Amino acid sequence: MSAISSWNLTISPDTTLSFSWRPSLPSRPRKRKTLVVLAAGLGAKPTVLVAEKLGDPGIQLLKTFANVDCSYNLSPEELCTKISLCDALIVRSGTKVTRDVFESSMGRLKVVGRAGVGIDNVDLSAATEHGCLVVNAPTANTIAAAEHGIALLTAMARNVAQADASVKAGKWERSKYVGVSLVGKTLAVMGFGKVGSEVARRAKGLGMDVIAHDPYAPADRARAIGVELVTFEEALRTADFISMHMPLTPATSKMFNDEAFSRVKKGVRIVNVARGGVIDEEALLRALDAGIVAQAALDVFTEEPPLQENKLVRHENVIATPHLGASTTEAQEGVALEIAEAVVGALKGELAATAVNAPMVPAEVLLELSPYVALTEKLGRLAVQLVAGGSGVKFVKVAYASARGPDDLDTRLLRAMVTKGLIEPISSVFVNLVNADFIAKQRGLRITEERIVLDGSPEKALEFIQVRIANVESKFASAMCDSGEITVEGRVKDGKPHLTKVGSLGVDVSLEGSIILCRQVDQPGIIGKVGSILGEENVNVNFMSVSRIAAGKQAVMTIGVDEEPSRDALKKTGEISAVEEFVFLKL
Ligand SMILES: NC(=O)c1ccc[n+]([C@@H]2O[C@H](COP(=O)([O-])OP(=O)(O)OC[C@H]3O[C@@H](n4cnc5c(N)ncnc54)[C@H](O)[C@@H]3O)[C@@H](O)[C@H]2O)c1
Ligand SMILES: O=C(O)[C@H](O)COP(=O)(O)O
Repeated sequence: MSAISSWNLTISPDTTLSFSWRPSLPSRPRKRKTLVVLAAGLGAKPTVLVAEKLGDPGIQLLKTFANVDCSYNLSPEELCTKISLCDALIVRSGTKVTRDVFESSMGRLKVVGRAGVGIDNVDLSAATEHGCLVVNAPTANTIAAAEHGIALLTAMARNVAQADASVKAGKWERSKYVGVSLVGKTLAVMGFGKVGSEVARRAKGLGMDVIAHDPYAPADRARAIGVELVTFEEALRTADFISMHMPLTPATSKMFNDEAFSRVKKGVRIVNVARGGVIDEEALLRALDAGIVAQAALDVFTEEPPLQENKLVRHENVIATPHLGASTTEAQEGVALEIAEAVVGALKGELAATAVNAPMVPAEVLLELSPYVALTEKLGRLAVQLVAGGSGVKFVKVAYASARGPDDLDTRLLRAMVTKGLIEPISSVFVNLVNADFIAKQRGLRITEERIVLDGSPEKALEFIQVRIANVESKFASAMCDSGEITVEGRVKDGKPHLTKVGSLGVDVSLEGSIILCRQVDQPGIIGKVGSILGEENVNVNFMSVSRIAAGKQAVMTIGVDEEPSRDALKKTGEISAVEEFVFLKL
């Protein structure tokens, strides 16, 4: 798991531009600014609702950081009522996390943790729209599921469940329960992911010929364990056994339907430890009745638990378990820890490695991009505040100047932060990495990204970043560059974000506190006048730069201030006779 850590924005004594002044005021304690992508309300302990039984190690870990409310078997209404008091929710497959849940949370719910793999019980679109991160625990139950798949495969082939019931009923039916052998038979693994490949490995150990169908799996991974990747058609046509291991998605829903069963080898045997919905259960029943499918072993069902009168469950050639794939002591401890870590991390503002609805940014990339994350958000904030009232922001360009190749720079995080910067100052919407693209789209904001390819060493991720807003007027005319766009540019210096260009003018101001941009007639004494107006109000100037447009004619002064000056102070600044235009921008 990786963290966007807290950092202090300190004043840099960098003086590279035309004139740069760092006031020698006594230093004050600086506020520690934390970039919290998803963090819950700071200060108060967050509340985590655990809605289904979770292993004790996970509960203990959660308790070190949060108030933990373990409330099982909640009705949908009870869940919706409780959720508005919770920052995180942890579920397994038995709880439907619907749009109603996100709406009822009224913005408080920041993370949904799925203690397992399948997230088909969570409305991901609704989560994303509400800026709620969904994390899962994708690895800890893989082996358990694979072992259960093999258990079902062998039990089915040898009629273990039926024979057991028969013996317990006082019978001794040896000829009725003659089974089939696995060795030399072809097993088609549908979905060659974590569980599928472990099933394949184990089936090879049983002497089976294993093929797999997975449109997204790399052939070399399959080859490495002696499995051939085949088409859906070929899998159906050649398999003696078919084992399901794909996720339930719109594309896999009822993938096994009448049509598919019409193309299988007669007498095929089917195992499903993936999701009930990947099989059309009525079609399977028809195929069983017709002898097309000889047997089925099912751990998962479209509706769980299935109705008592479910004909499939009661079919004599079907064995069924109550969604036990992940249910081993070891897997449940592992899953509980995996999900508790992910949820706590997300509540702390870290980016989870197992995020389902947000880009996963590897730790090293995150570490490298952290200063640019702050920079891009601030550039977005500055750019949007430079737009004159009445001109709607629609077209935004973000240009990344780097010596790196395009594939060497993951900009999703930066784009999200620009979006956050652009939208939050002008709305009440909370933007984060999860919902940034969605919210931008919803507001008709078109953010395009460009690369400025630089010569030089690719060691540094980025040289500078530009944010440009087209088709708008600016309340600070000097912020418009020659192309007619509001333009702000920044770079990271000594690990700190700096504003280095406004419009076509080079400036240099550390991006902390807030900023006053001021264009004035270039003459002596202006800096002093502005400085004393701010000083009278006890407003601390943390950085200042002056760039001349033309000597003796015009200059632009960029002043970084720690406190927000009063209206009166801003008015007085504007009234200095040499000042032609000025604007106060909050960071
Ligand atoms: N019964 C249980 O208790 C239990 C336990 C763990 C996992 N599961 C389920 O098992 C399934 C697999 O889990 P996993 O951890 O291996 O997931 P995974 O993401 O590692 O693997 C899924 C694989 O399915 C492939 N896939 C996607 N669409 C496909 C399609 N149309 N046809 C064929 N393959 C396709 C993907 O490319 C991927 O390789 C999931 O449905 C999960 O919910 C069930
Ligand atoms: O997707 C999964 O991880 C499995 O289906 C396990 O589900 P469970 O947590 O409800 O046992």
